[in-house]
Amino acid sequence: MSNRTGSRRQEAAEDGERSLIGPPSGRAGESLRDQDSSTTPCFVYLLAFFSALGGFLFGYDTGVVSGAMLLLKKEMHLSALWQELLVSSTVGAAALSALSGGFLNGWLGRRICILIASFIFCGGGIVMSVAQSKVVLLVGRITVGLGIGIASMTVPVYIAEVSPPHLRGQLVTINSLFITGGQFIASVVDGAFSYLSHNGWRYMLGLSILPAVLQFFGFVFLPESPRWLLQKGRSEEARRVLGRIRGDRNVEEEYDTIRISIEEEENDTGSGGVVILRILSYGPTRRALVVGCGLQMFQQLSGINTVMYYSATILQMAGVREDKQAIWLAAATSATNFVFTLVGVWLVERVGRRKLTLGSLLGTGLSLTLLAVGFLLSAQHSPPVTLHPIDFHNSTCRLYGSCEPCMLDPDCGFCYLENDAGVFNSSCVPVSPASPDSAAWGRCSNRTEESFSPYWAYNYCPTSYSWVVLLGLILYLASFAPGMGTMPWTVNSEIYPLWARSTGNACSAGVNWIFNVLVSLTFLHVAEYLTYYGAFFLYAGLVVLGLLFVLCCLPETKGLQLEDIESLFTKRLCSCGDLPASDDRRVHYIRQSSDYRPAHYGAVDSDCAIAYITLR
Ligand SMILES: O[C@H]1[C@H](O)[C@@H](O)[C@H](O)[C@@H](O)[C@H]1O
Repeated sequence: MSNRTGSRRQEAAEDGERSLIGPPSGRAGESLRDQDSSTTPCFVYLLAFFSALGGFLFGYDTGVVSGAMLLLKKEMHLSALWQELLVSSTVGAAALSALSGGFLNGWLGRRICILIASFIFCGGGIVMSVAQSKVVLLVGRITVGLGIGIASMTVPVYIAEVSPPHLRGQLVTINSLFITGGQFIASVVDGAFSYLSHNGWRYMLGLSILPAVLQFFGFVFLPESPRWLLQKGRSEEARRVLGRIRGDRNVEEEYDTIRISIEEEENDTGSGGVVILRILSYGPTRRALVVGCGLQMFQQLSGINTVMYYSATILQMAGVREDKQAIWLAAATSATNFVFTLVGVWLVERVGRRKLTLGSLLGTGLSLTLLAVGFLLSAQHSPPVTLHPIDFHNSTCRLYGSCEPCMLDPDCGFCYLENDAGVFNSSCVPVSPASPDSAAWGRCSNRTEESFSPYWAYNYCPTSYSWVVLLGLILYLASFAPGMGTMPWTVNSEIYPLWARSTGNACSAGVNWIFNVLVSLTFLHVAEYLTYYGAFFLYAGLVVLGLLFVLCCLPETKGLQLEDIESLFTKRLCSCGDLPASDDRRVHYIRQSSDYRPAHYGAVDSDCAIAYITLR
């Protein structure tokens, strides 16, 4: 970095400090935080709302398919393979488009990418709602997957870049709130249209067009991120946008900080070459990438999507036998996820990212252990098979002596009667090749709603320990949603310097989607080999690894300006947790070559130097 640039950055920081301390005759006792909050223009909230519609569509399109599938498989006679394809193709397409979204983001800008994503969401929604064949439906599902991938990596970046530092965490976390909100609304829509057995799925899948159109027209009028504009040399436009989103307050200081930081970045890391290689060959960005991808990986390895997906079965274990009732109770599960995400929005600027993530992982690990114990108790007290009908096809089902091994075999289900004393007249029989909703033959092959007709349990066993599992499920969502559900997206939007932000977010979002597919595709196989309690103990173990990772590697980014966050990654990877949390403080860094020198404070810790002004 040249001396000139250094002194300019120093001047900007000094100005910043003066403005942070406030005029001597200023309103005594009023902190900068309060001043900031009172002058935050509504426009920033409007930007956050319209961008977070991308999160809503992400949640809606991933969530709605489970209810739509119940109707679709009957109407289109879908085989298990086709059902799997229609669910997983979206997530697979999201992984691919998130990875390539980094390039689009850097090239076309955040705004155009959000416009492209909402256009794709509209297109996908239309294709799905008019589809006459399963192939067209698959094309629609892949299309919305492409939209989800781009939205999932662009929206948090855009919100982070337009937000003032004191609100950034909260506003980016609103995107996660919209994701879980989308999943919740999807489950309500699923419930409402499940009564419409003919074509109900068209409404379920097609309703996503409405928020997509709203977002598209909103973004036609909304501005580009000022940081991206400055990076592209469109400085006048950038200054204008910054003025607009800061409510025409004096934005010179912020403008200078961003501009100087871009100049420094270009001097330090050059501006040519493949961005991912530059990220990997430059220490601070390489470490940030490891932290960002690690967080996203552990989010998915915590098993959120299996727990959500499996919630209907957990509820069936708990005694909910009716399909319709199970659909509504699954809506209650996503409502729980949504409500606790709101807790995350409330906590993120109060306790900070690091503590929130650590607390969340701890709770997630404990509740996964409780879930596993619930499944273990259910397995140990699994009802015996008491009837052994003649099996002319010699299936493996006739070999099992109790429900547990029977339900772990994907080809078999448990057929039983139940009264107050418990399960009786039970058998293990092959599942129908047409649908897992009934047996291939025998008492459970043509079930009626009559009270004496037997129950058919596929994938679960009736148990009196279901309350332990249910409690585990609720505690799991309450702990996961505020921290692990939200922070991986929030932290990734802030830890990369501008030149690496699009690519860094593309990689970490790609990792999220890849692990999403991996965990959901392997769950039933893992359960088959390790049993359900084994699978949940495994997830709990992975959460412990995640906890160690976060404890060692995740620094606190709360309250810092985006341009200052890179400095937290100058030290070796697993020392970032040593940094003091910046509760109620503002930090300024003066970069000196690749070190960071705190403004006005003579001594420099050559690595993660930090200086702050106490505001309270
Ligand atoms: O942050 C979100 C959220 O927690 C969702 O509930 C989950 O389905 C997604 O996979 C995750 O990325």
